[in-house]
Amino acid sequence: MTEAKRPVVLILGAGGVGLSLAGALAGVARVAVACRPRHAATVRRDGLVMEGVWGDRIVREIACIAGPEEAPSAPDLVIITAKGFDTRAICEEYAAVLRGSTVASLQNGIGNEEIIAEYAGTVIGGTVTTNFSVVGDGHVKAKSQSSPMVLGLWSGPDDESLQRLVALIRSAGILVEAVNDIRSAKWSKSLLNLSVNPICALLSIPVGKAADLRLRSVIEHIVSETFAVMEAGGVRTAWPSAKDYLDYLFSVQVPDFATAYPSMYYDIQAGRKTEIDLLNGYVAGQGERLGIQTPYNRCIADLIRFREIDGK
Ligand SMILES: NC(=O)C1=CN([C@@H]2O[C@H](COP(=O)(O)OP(=O)(O)OC[C@H]3O[C@@H](n4cnc5c(N)ncnc54)[C@H](OP(=O)(O)O)[C@@H]3O)[C@@H](O)[C@H]2O)C=CC1
Ligand SMILES: CC(C)(CO)C(=O)C(=O)O
Repeated sequence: MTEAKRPVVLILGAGGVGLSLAGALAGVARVAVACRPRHAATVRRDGLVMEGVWGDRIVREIACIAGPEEAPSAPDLVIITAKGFDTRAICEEYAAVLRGSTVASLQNGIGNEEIIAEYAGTVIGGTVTTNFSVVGDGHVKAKSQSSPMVLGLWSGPDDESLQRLVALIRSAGILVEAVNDIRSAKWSKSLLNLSVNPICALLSIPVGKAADLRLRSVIEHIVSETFAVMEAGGVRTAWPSAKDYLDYLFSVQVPDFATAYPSMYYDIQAGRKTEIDLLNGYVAGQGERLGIQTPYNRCIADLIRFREIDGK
């Protein structure tokens, strides 16, 4: 494909996921990525260093932008890869670019797409079940992957945009599938994050340690409460019961990410805010609304909130 015919993709939020995606898409699209200065300076000077299951290479064809005034005026696609607590702020900042555009979210947790839909024309929800970390400025690693990226139309008139995005991601060599029920897929992915992210962040352990028998009962309660909330809210996932999901978690997902640390671990280590309000905090809030007891999710959310503010 000639340079001029390549789609223009704008990625908002350049950490582990955003930079990895930018590097992967740079071979098939013209990619601009909203970067913090530390990454932008290094990527402009040395290129982006990628390592791991999405390939080992140095990518130079990425335009790092510092704000909306430097953004492409009519991108074919916008992909949001900022943390969920930054979704509204980044949508406000780039509101003029998002208006009328197709905007995808590859973020974890529940609630991002609802916010993005207030700003964008068409919204595509997504999940990515790959472990990414920032090794250093302009340097990312994709350590392991458990299942393909999942994308589905969340809202809006442009239903062809989903097929275009899936084709683009696939052409970059990333495993991806389209689903009809993206709301269900977001909850399916959240089950993994609810189960391992806060426990690994609180105890400073990799995902594999979550299989320890002393932690299993806590995870079992988190998942059982979440299934009760999902059932009351009419949400179905690929797993008919909490037990079915727990079997999958401990036989497939935990082994796949055994030596990886989840994104919330890095947030706590860096003294940053976390996405707990979109995960266990969200389940506890829904439980309260629906009259369902969720003491384990509430307790885990409170412990993480303590570490976010007072834990350092
Ligand atoms: N890491 C992983 O393995 C996985 C993560 N996810 C999900 O993907 C999303 C992104 O995660 P991850 O990449 O780890 O997060 P990171 O924190 O590594 O990256 C997000 C980046 O966005 C930047 N950012 C926030 N607001 C702005 C803004 N207004 N302008 C420019 N940059 C901005 C942040 O900068 P700053 O920190 O300075 O604010 C940060 O560098 C999350 O929802 C996460 O849960 C999903 C699957 C796997
Ligand atoms: C899949 C997993 C656990 C990979 O790290 C993730 O989504 C995260 O870290 O937030």
